[in-house]
Amino acid sequence: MTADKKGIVLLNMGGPDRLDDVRPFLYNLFSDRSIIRLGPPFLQKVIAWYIARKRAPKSRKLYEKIGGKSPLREISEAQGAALKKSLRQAGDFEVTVAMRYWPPYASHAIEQLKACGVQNITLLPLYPHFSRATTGSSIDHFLACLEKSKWSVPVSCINSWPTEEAYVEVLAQHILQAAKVIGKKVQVVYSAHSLPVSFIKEGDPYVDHIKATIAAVEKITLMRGKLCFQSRSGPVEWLSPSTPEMITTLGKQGCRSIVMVPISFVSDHIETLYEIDILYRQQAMELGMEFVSTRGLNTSPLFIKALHRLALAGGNELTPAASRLT
Ligand SMILES: C=CC1=C(C)c2cc3[nH]c(cc4nc(cc5[nH]c(cc1n2)c(C)c5CCC(=O)O)C(CCC(=O)O)=C4C)c(C)c3C=C
Ligand SMILES: [Fe+2]
Ligand SMILES: [Fe+2]
Repeated sequence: MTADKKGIVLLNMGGPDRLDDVRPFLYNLFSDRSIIRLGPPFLQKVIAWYIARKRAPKSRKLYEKIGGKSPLREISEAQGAALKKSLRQAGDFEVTVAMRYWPPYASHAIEQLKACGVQNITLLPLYPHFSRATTGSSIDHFLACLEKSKWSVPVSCINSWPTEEAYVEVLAQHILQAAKVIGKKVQVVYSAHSLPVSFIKEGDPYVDHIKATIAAVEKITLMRGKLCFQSRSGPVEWLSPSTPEMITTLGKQGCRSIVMVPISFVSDHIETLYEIDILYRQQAMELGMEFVSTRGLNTSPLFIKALHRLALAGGNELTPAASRLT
């Protein structure tokens, strides 16, 4: 009898690998009703096509500023490789990545895991905080691809992990290191990705999960931070205050130095590399504030330890209503 071979799938959003991918990537994103509802279902793809065409030139310019592509694939695959290495002593694991809106897609991960004979699969979202827009959508997409493949294999999912010990510890370490760089009184600002308020009203636990992470981090740092929300992108009511509003308010209150923590992202990508490191830094500096941002967790050993612990703990068995689980 051979021991079980387990498959771990890291779920993430994906991003363009080159500038010409920007428009089709946006089309895939706007076609997904879990992230944005554009009119009645039968019009979603048509409206998505128009919005992608309209937004692509602006998005292209932003991707140009961060090197002409998203680093998300590279970083997620490096996280997968580091996790696989760290799991070597713990059992027989295969680790792969499945992106929601750009390759490598779930169908690729499924083929790979089937070919190496895994007997069960655990989905591990690279989103600590559950939202139907991110984890929910990725789970639904994975299950749909699995059904299409006709492979019958047990699948479980770690739906959220906002207070995972090593994750909280690495965030706290990064904040304390950044505060040390400034060396005097600093204001910690947690910048989370925004969501339409309607998501929260419909029961999305995203904000509660973010607050749970912050509370756990603050038990270590002993520094009280402020929470705000970045990257609004449509004419609906979004979570507030926005990150630019928060920076303006802090400036008016005489705050002189900010440590900005990208709290809902574990990897560097356009929203940390452009919005935080270029746009918000410039805004804070124009208001006379010192500005330090914490690094993406990427492949830092303590973050890989968090993924390792999550992979070993396993998840809940998935049902078709998976995206409503938290
Ligand atoms: C349509 C509205 C959007 C919602 C809601 C949303 C939520 C959300 N997104 C992330 C993380 C990522 N978003 C990324 C790209 C991206 N997201 C949107 C729109 C929504 N996101 C757009 C239009 C784009 C494309 C970039 C742009 O044109 O601005 C990415 C990938 C970034 C990359 O480097 O390629 C990530 C990751 C979270 C965590 C979240 C809500 C919880
Ligand atoms: Fe997004
Ligand atoms: Fe965004």
